[in-house]
Amino acid sequence: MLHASRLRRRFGPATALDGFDLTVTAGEICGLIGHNGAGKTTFARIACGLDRPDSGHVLIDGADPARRAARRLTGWAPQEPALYPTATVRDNLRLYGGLAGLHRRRLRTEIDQVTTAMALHDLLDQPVGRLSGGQQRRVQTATALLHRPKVLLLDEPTVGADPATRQALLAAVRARADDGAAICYTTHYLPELVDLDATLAVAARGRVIARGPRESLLDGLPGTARLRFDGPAPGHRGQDTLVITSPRPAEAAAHALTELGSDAARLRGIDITPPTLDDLYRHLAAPESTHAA
Ligand SMILES: Nc1ncnc2c1ncn2[C@@H]1O[C@H](COP(=O)(O)OP(=O)(O)OP(=O)(O)O)[C@@H](O)[C@H]1O
Repeated sequence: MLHASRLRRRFGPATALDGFDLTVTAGEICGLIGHNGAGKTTFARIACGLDRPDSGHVLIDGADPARRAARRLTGWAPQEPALYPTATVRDNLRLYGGLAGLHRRRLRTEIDQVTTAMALHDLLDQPVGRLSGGQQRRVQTATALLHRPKVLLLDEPTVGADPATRQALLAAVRARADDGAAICYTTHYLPELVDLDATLAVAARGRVIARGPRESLLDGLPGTARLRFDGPAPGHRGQDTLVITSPRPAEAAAHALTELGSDAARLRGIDITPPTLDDLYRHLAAPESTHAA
């Protein structure tokens, strides 16, 4: 559905894309992750026809993204909202829907459905400029979903969202994938990708350096168990917390407790933290690491 091959893009001396390959299939949510400046936004702009690569190509359902037919198949929610601040949420949605080819009853129906799914009903008559940053991003995501595109590119859509609206947004995105959309979802927050049941593509220095199911990329990475004690942690004079790093932190914590004897009675709390995206980036940056891309 979305296929990018050997994309290169330079801006003066800066190389934004340097052989960027990515394929996202219908029904898949691909979590596109990577440090700032890795090339994620440049890729998204090219994939939705707003910029051209110096070389390489993107196909949207087999078509060049710059062509009008492909543009109607694509929905993009950029990081910086591109909305009319003095117009209401409803008028912004009408405008984007009209540009995407929706009119009259179909436009009204889609606006109604997307505002329900994204918990935007109460904001419909408010000028966009008076909304919070998180609310504006939600409106921008709604504009991308409105015409039910086959390819969705969402750039950190949940930044600034409170927990309830974050869940509504993630559910709406998941529902679009279940309807067959190919979704490229940029975030710096791994739990969202777990909630979305996304696959992963890790970008670095303008290319995708690792690609595959979450489990296969995260398997074997260390998580952390923090055991907090009443008084000093066993073996630690000044600190009350024992930190254990292990690929199976819960099992490692259970094992440590059996070894502690009477000190175990002073245990006051345990926090288990699974591997984070930073752990994954560190692992991929390690010289000995091997991974499918
Ligand atoms: N219009 C531009 N002019 C000059 N340099 C640019 C332009 N757009 C992108 N770049 C450069 O290209 C590189 C990739 O930028 P890009 O915005 O694609 O990264 P990103 O992965 O989306 O980062 P972030 O996570 O911060 O959004 C960066 O070094 C950036 O400075």
